[in-house]
Amino acid sequence: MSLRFGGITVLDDVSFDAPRGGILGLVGPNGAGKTSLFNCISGHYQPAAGSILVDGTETVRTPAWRMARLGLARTFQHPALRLDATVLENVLLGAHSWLPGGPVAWALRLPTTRRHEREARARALELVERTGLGWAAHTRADELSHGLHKGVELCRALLARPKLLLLDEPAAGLSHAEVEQLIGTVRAVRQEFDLTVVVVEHHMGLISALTDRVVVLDHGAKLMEGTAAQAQSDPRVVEAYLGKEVGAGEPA
Ligand SMILES: Nc1ncnc2c1ncn2[C@@H]1O[C@H](COP(=O)(O)OP(=O)(O)OP(=O)(O)O)[C@@H](O)[C@H]1O
Repeated sequence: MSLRFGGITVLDDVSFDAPRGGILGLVGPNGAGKTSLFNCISGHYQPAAGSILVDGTETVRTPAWRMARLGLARTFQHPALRLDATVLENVLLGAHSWLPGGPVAWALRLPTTRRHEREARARALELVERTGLGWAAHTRADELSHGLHKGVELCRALLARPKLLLLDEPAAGLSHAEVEQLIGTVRAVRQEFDLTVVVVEHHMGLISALTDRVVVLDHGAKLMEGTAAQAQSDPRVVEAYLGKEVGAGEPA
């Protein structure tokens, strides 16, 4: 799959497979094209060429809202929450891909609509409880830390009942303890909801702890694929990182 903006090639014939039920890491220096790749999978960007299959279905040119109905959910590098809404209200936004009815049914608050809303609310509360956010369910998002925003976003993505979950830098800005908790949560929900997970992350501790395999991107091309340990000792990967400014993008 390739992606171009104007004359610039952002992704150059990148190809990989995320095995069902596995956790795949997507790593690479800043600007390598990781988020752009996520945007292609989630329907936010249109690749210039190539194919993306989700559960056997070709999804290139499928808009983002339809991707949600096909079982894809994602989190973003910078959580996009309604800051004036509570944690629970933010998480409930994730139910829109599967709540039946439309604006008219919701406005009329028909009995079936109310039943589905109650079900969504119960599931949302369950998710915030099991990710350690139960105490903040009715707190406004703007009263919470960045780390907690990330947790809210994860709950929102899980409420969409995904089969494929894309996590874009879930550990960015988290404390050590929060990263440890995140690792435990992702492992548990992957198992419980039978998810396939693809995670973009610079935090190599998280990548090593969670992933079965990693794909390394550099300058929009696939540099290598293997285990996290193989990636960290691969001279091409070391060189790709060392060629950049030393910082968060450097492998640990
Ligand atoms: N909408 C866009 N228009 C033009 N160029 C874009 C667009 N989106 C991404 N790019 C370019 O694509 C390249 C890859 O960016 P991308 O954000 O995908 O990298 P990344 O690997 O996710 O980096 P980081 O680790 O810093 O988040 C960059 O050069 C970026 O400027």
